[in-house]
Amino acid sequence: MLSAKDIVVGYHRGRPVLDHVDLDLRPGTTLGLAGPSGCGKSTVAKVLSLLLEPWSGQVTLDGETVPGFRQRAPREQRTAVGVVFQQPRLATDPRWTLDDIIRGPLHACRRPDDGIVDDLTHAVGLTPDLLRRRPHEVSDGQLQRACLARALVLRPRYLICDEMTAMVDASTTALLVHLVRDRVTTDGIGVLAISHDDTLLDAWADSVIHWP
Ligand SMILES: Nc1ncnc2c1ncn2[C@@H]1O[C@H](COP(=O)(O)OP(=O)(O)OP(=O)(O)O)[C@@H](O)[C@H]1O
Repeated sequence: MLSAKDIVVGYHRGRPVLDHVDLDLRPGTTLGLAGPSGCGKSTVAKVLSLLLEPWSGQVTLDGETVPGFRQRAPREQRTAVGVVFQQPRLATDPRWTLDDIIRGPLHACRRPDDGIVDDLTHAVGLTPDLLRRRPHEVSDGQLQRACLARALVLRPRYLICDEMTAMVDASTTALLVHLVRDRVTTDGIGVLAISHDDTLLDAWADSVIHWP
């Protein structure tokens, strides 16, 4: 289980965005998180993906307390949590091809490609022609497909989807959500699906919590 326990964190001293927040993400389930703009959904996403260090409280990953965040998190813990953000153009290097983007985590961790890149590019519907292009040569939806493949390439045990489908059309939304749901049922990953779209979350998640 990926858990946030009694988390307090914000961006300005004395003004916490999350004030004693608890959240549990169980393997093999999809938890939806809904709430108005600014209530702290992306902030909890950053804490759970080990990118933002809380002022107080703990994150535990399968029973182990996370001892540090960002580069201070142990690699084994960092790679156990994948994340997909809302805006793929802010989350990718414009100089890299889509193929480089998807393989990036494998290179960073010096892990071999055992066929997972082919599996994922097929699953997200990216053709060899698209894989050779750079971000400015593809649509937001095509780039977000690459970002989801990148998030899954290290076979994380948990996946945080922070407004993953906010910038893509209905058919890409259906494809991305279907793929993530498939990983929940076949691989047993735990997913946090953050969205302001209640209809989407009702269809996607096993349960939904509403903030505040
Ligand atoms: N890097 C930052 N620096 C300063 N303040 C920030 C930063 N990121 C977020 N905030 C503030 O923290 C609060 C919570 O933001 P957060 O992005 O977590 O909300 P959200 O629920 O995800 O909103 P949205 O649905 O609009 O994405 C907001 O008031 C926001 O302005």
